This record gives sequence, structure tokens and C-alpha cells, in this order.
Amino acid sequence: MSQQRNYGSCNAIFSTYPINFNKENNPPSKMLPDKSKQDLDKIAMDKSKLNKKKSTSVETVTPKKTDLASQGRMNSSPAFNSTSKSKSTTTLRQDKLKKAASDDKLKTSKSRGYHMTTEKSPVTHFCSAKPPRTDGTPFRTPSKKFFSDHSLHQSTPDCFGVVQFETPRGKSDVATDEPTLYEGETSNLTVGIRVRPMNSKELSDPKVMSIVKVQGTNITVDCDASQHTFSYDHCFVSYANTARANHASQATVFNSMVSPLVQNAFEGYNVCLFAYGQTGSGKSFSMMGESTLSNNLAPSEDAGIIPRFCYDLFSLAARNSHYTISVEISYFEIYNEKIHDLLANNSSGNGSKRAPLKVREHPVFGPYVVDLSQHSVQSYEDLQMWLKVGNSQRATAATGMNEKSSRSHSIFSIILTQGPKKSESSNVSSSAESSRRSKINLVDLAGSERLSQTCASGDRLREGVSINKSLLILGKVIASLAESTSNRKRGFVPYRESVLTWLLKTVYLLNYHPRQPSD
Ligand SMILES: Nc1ncnc2c1ncn2[C@@H]1O[C@H](COP(=O)(O)OP(=O)(O)OP(=O)(O)O)[C@@H](O)[C@H]1O
Repeated sequence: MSQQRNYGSCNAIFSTYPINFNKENNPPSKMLPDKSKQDLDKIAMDKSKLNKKKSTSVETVTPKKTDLASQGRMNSSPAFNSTSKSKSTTTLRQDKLKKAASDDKLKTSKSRGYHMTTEKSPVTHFCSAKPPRTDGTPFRTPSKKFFSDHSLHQSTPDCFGVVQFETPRGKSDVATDEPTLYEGETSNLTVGIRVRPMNSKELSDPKVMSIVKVQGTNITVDCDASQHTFSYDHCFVSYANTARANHASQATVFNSMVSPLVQNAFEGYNVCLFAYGQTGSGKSFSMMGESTLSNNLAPSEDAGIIPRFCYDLFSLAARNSHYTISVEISYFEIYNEKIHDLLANNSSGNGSKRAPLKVREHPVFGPYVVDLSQHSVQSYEDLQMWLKVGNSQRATAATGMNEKSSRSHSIFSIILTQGPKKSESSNVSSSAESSRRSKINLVDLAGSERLSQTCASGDRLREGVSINKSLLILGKVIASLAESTSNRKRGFVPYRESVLTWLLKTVYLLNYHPRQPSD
């Protein structure tokens, strides 16, 4: 019997901007208007067009040498901190693997592999299942770096210190002599930071100065008397002058950091990528981009990670002649701890807003959103229309820090299912009667806010408090996981304290392994 594995990989993009954050920003001159009836009519038209097409309707640090990227208004280059970071490369030992597998609490139980068998349908392995290699080479995870105690760097943010992400594995994974990680690679968590250019308002304010310098994969924040250096897997700097050397375009970010995840998804791995950063730092720009709403056959230059990811999915699918591929999407936001489906009609018949969706926890598959709509997407063109619908329904508002600030966390999910092609003559599945399902979560978190700078009051204030609270809990959850890792004990992890962490538990945080991978 072929071995089945459950793997996942996760990327995080941290967005930032290169200025001193303590300077007060003036509130914007005008507030964004509420959604106009005209917009809603347009959305309704788009949706009815989509509904005709759909077939089912049911869910941001060891330096590399690159030039010092100096910003337009950047301070003269300060000396870098003498602190250095070394990352140890660790390979899991076989006995550890066996131990991990024998630990019932940590491993993926057999039933976590989502086996859906009906008389007619083939077996479906949820979020896992790699087919056996024909050339005899061992399986390797798509891991990038594996954090260990030795990888701790004084200036690395606490939350990404010692968290180890390992893939939950099923019983059938145990008896293998192969290493779990790519040689030389140490983790399946990759962290990148992107610095956006200063906007015209910042450039025109003499009090605003650039305080961020990037060198290779190190970033130095020079504030007042102190200087802090952080190291990441990737550091990107975008300039207003896109022709400038080392400018990180949307394509650069996607190609260096995200593109490998598309391949991983096709190999049956679960993928989660989220953008975290202060409000107005460019998370939505990185995730969605600016001209997603035009009907292009291919992503425009400004298209962000989500449309590019989907485009690559469809491109790879088109080249695949061995499997039938289905792509289903869902898109929802967590606004003030309430879940709203961004691809459903959120107003009920009588004109009032639909009740928010509930989260329930399945004993085997974990937390899920009840009644979340899922849409089958056939092409990149279809996808653009759904993105248009979803983005238009997302809660945004003007704040003192961002003219169009996301007031919610958004989660764009893709279920990629690859099934065997039916034999033309017999109408029976050609090879193994199994299909692979990978779940891809692309998360655009709402920005953390300093309420004094956002000049928030009323609804904006309530939203800001809710956003900060859920981000705080996300930090707490990651810190708990990190602590459990260092203590080599499973401690209490407050997943349920926020809807965001509860929902991400299965797709991202469950990949955590609280023990050292090797001594
Ligand atoms: N890399 C970039 N290049 C050029 N402009 C950018 C870049 N990143 C962000 N911007 C611009 O900065 C502004 C704020 O970006 P964005 O709305 O994406 O921030 P955000 O982090 O999502 O904010 P919030 O958390 O409040 O939603 C936008 O006008 C956007 O066009």
C-alpha cells in the first residue's frame, strides 16, 4: 500500500513602511463613502453572471549579499548591530519520527486523512496524499527552514523564535528511512518582510523620516537612540521609482516567496500564507494588488499574491494531463469577531443584513465555518469576477493611517482537488482510484493600530480595538506554541480566544510540533 502523508507549509509576509511611527498623521480629508446602491447593483449583476457559470455552490533573517537599499528619504547608513544570527540546520531522526508517530495527541490520526468513500466516488485524501515516486527517490517535505533553539536571534521577534512547524503525520508514515526535511533546509515556515515606499503625504511632511534600512535579508530599524536588526528569509523593498535597482515588484515578491507554494499545493500539501503588519503598511497591496478588478487574461503588473497564485494554479492545471483538477474557492472576513461570507449575498430578503456565520468544531477535521459558500472556478477570468464581488463586500474605511483601511481579517481559501482521469473507453478511473485535496489559505490580516494615530472614534474605534485584540491573541497563541516548544511540553494554547486563531488552528497552527526535532 502506498504511504500517505499529511504535510503543510506556511509563509508569512510582514509589511512595513520605512518611517518613524511616532509622528502624528493627520486624519484624511474625506471619508470613504458607504457602498453605493450602484455598486451593489453591479455586484449583483456580476454574481448572477457567475452563478450561471458555476458548477457547484456549496466554501511577510543570515544575510545574502545585495546592495544596501537606501530609500529616497532614508537616514545616512548606520552601523549594523553586532548581533548576528545563526540558524542551525536540523534533520529529523528516524527514531524521532517513530516517536512522533506514536504520540497520539500530536499525530494526525488515520481518520484525519479525510477519506470520503462512496460507491461511486473515489477515495479522497484531505489535504495530504503524495503519490508514490516512481524513480525511487524518497519523499521530502517542501520545508524551507526549521527553527530550533540555536536559531534564536536576540532581535528576532519572539513570536517567530522557536516555533517549530512539523507536518502532522498519519500512521502509515512511520516506517520510513527517509529524512523528513530537505537537506540543508530547516523549516516549513518562511517569513519575509516587505517595505513599501513612502507616500506623497509622508514625503511632504518634514517630520517624517525614513528609519528602515535593508541589507540582504537583514533589516535595521533606527529609532531614536536605539537600533534593532532583524533577520528574515526574505526582505523586499519597493520604491516609488519602480525602475530603481533592487525594487521589489509584485512579481518579485510572488516569484521568490510564493510561487513554490503553488507547486507544493499540487503535490498535495496544505498551504497557508498570511500578511501581517501595521495599518497602512501594504498588506492588502501585497495580497490582492490594485488592478485585480480589470478583466485580464493574465495578472496585471500590480496584481498581488492572490490573483497570481490562482493564475499559476490554472496554468499548471492546464499543463497537467494526468489528473482532473477542480478549484473551489471561498472568501470570508472576520469583522469584529463575526464571520461574513464575502461571496454570498449578505442581505436577506427583507433588506436586513444576514446573520454572521458560526464556527463549529468537527471532532476530526477541526473548526469550520458553517454554511460558508464554496464556488467552483473554471478559469482565471471567473476568479477575477469572484474577487471583484468579494473585495467589494469587504469592510473598509478611511482612518488616520490609511485612506482605505481593511477593518477585517480576510481569508481566501482554495480547495484544490486532483482526481484521476477516467479512461476514455471504459469510463473507469485509469490508475489509482484516489484523489488529492490541498487546502490553501491566503490571509490578509487587518492592520494593527495605534489608536492615537488612527484618530479613531465610534465604529472605527470599536473595530480597531477588535482588530488589536485578535492580533494580540494571534501573538499569544504563537508565543504559547513557542513556549511549549522550548519546554518540550504541550501547554495550553488559547486558540479559542479569537475566531481567527480558532479557524487557523487546523490549517496553520496544527502543524506545530512541540518537541525538538533532534538533539
Ligand atoms: N509596495 C507598494 N508599492 C506602492 N504602494 C504601496 C505598496 N504597498 C502599499 N502601497 C500603498 O500604500 C497604501 C496602503 O496600503 P494597504 O491598504 O495595502 O495597507 P494595509 O497594510 O492593507 O492597511 P490596513 O491594515 O489598514 O488595511 C495604499 O495606497 C497602497 O497603494
